[in-house]
Amino acid sequence: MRIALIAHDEKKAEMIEFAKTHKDLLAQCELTGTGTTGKLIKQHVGLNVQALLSGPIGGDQQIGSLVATQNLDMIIFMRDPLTAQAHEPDIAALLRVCDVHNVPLATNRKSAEILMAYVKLCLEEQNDSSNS
Ligand SMILES: O=C(CO)COP(=O)(O)O
Repeated sequence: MRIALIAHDEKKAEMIEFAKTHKDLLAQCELTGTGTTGKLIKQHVGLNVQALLSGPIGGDQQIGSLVATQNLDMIIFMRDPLTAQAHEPDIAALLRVCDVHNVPLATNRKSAEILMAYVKLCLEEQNDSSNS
């Protein structure tokens, strides 16, 4: 399972806490993320995350490109809905490309939890079929 992790500044602490909670599952996935989010998760959680560019300088667009080329299975994006972002057009483009390609996208903690339940199921199925 290839997952991108993204968090706006006001949501970074929540993302780190989320990644700690789901560390065992996330460790079985191929993780990528925007620059600062990716680095913080590596540093504070110890997960192996491929950190792309920071969001405001093109990171969201890089993630969008992975979606468009079918190289990503889902995105967990802890978005800050209360702060204006300089790169709002990039964020809108990322959300749009997920809809274009039908890629699951969680933009808040509860949706992220639901996606992790799905990840757990998929990994269990994968492990069952490789054991039989
Ligand atoms: O701005 C972001 C997403 O729009 C996140 O970028 P960083 O992870 O580099 O802070």
